[in-house]
Amino acid sequence: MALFIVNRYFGADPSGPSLEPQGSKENDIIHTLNLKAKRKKKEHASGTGELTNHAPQQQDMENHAMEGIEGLSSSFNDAVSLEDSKGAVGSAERKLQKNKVQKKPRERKKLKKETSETEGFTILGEATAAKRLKVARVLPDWLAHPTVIGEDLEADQLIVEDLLGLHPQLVKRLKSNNIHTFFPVQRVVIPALLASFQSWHYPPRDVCVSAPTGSGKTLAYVLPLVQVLKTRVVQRIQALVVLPVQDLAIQVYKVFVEYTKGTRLRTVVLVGQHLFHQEQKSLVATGPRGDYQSLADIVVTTPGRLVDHIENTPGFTLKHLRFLVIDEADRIMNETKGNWLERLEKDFFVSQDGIPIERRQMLTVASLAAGRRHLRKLLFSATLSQNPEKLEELKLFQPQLFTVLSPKDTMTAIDGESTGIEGSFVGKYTTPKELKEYRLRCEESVKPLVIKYLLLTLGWKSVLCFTNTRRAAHRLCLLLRSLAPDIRVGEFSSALKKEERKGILKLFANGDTDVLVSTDAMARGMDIPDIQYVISYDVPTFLKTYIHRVGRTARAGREGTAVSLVSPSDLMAFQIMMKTAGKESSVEDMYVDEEELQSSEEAYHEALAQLKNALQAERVTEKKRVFPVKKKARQQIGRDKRLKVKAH
Ligand SMILES: Nc1ncnc2c1ncn2[C@@H]1O[C@H](COP(=O)(O)OP(=O)(O)OP(=O)(O)O)[C@@H](O)[C@H]1O
Repeated sequence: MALFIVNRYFGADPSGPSLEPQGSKENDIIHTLNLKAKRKKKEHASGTGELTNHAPQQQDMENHAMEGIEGLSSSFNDAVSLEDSKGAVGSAERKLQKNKVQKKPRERKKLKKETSETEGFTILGEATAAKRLKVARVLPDWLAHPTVIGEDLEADQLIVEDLLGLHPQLVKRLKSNNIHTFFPVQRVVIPALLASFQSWHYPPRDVCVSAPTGSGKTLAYVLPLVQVLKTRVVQRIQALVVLPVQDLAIQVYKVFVEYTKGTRLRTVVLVGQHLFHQEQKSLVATGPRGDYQSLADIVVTTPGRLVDHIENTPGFTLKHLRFLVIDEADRIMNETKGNWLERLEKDFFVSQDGIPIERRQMLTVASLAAGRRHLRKLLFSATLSQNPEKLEELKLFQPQLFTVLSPKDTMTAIDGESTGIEGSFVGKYTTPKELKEYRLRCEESVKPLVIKYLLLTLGWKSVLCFTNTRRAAHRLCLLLRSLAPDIRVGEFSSALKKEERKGILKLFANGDTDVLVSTDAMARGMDIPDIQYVISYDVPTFLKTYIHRVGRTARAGREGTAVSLVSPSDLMAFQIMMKTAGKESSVEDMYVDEEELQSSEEAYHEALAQLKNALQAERVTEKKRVFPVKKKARQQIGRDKRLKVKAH
């Protein structure tokens, strides 16, 4: 302990003896300097000094010297300045002083390191110059030992009839939707889920699936769920599918509707598409004796809307839930709306009489006893988090991972041993192999002209163009309409109303829009099969966003092209992003004809002037709309307050 204290003291005060083993020599020097300083002061006072021009500065320095030696560094600094200015210090001293003063911080670090090393231990919290060793990444066993899914959508095709255990009715429906073979993720995950549904005596493991964008993850959970629930007797909510945004939830709802055709299963979507009370009516019916009857087997929803219904819909209960699907799981993990998962589990872990029951934390003999509940979680994403702490928040039960591997690194298990699996858990950054990626370097100011060039000169159609903000999307949309009136430009962002967004998506999907300028509201999960080009007008802030953006094209085995417009200020960030994703060599440079851009310069200036007028006109209309909007908001708040009457 004493040693520790002594070391800390010396570390903080560089004048300590441990830092300067030849302390007596230094003291001599300090003493000499003090004497010299005194002498000079005297000389100065008697008017014999040579440095009359520097008198104030010198006086100041001398005063420092006279105050005594507070610490080596400060007095040495002062002394050197003083002596340098006079040229009166002996060369040996000066050399020593220089050694002491120059590169002071670095030297101090070095000294500390030496001290620590000689003492044989490192003082906690003390900076050292030692190069830190990179700690090898180790993963928990289940992340390190995944079931591997193939990357190539066309290799080893499995025709739908050949998938063991799949109900003929579902096979028929697949075929009627023009699906004749299964993609790798479906080939692996569907049979695994179907098999696990058979084992009633053992609580089945939770499942995490990480596969590239457009690889068919939705059907990988829709088909097994429909198959296992279609024989149900009583109608209750048994499957809940949670997605981050409304449009995505509606898309998945449509897939469920398609594959539950011909069964007694009913799917309900809760996303605020309809008024709240309409959604309530579609969920629960009230019997003649006031009892509640569920009208849904499968519910597709977003976290916020789910919490609203748990709290405000009489008779809405999740206590019969068997499956919780979390699609775009990494995004949902960041979703804190109303602490949705906690709220859901509170509703799930209750007895028939509404009394909270203990939830299973670990598998024990007692936990297998009848009466305990098990909520099976199925997680899907193209960029699933590898962060075990994040995953831990979802309280997974003996999870099993299915993932595509990229042949770059070797995985290491938590015990530090190689798993024998060559490749890394790419949860993160895989893109479809049919995707071509380009980087187009240009100034920020010419980006609209570049877009015009790509659309008119190169004739690109079915283009999705991403901006980082709603404002930028709106402005770019208006600008392109003025700049190139022949191009059909659409705008998509959360600033638009639901109905408007629906119409815009429909036009785009039907090929009636050439370029859809969008925020990242479209980046995740949205499935519009014919998108051929994705342009990142603004470089995205996060790599995950980049992966999801470019994944809107090259889906389901189709070809696709993604271009990022990179301005000089974004170049570094973009390079780092590509490096992290291991895409440095696969992203090629694309060039535009500069003369062609220059020829549009005049039209560009005109378009900018028109944009200014259009925005001004919008501002005026906005102001006019302010009062009604406020009134509407007040009415809505009043309605919401009335809704907050929970009946059960
Ligand atoms: N076996 C198949 N054969 C042909 N097309 C398929 C098959 N499975 C799915 N698809 C189609 O592939 C497209 C992409 O599927 P899906 O939306 O499920 O991908 P995803 O993996 O969820 O992508 P994302 O990560 O971007 O959400 C859809 O249009 C779907 O109909």
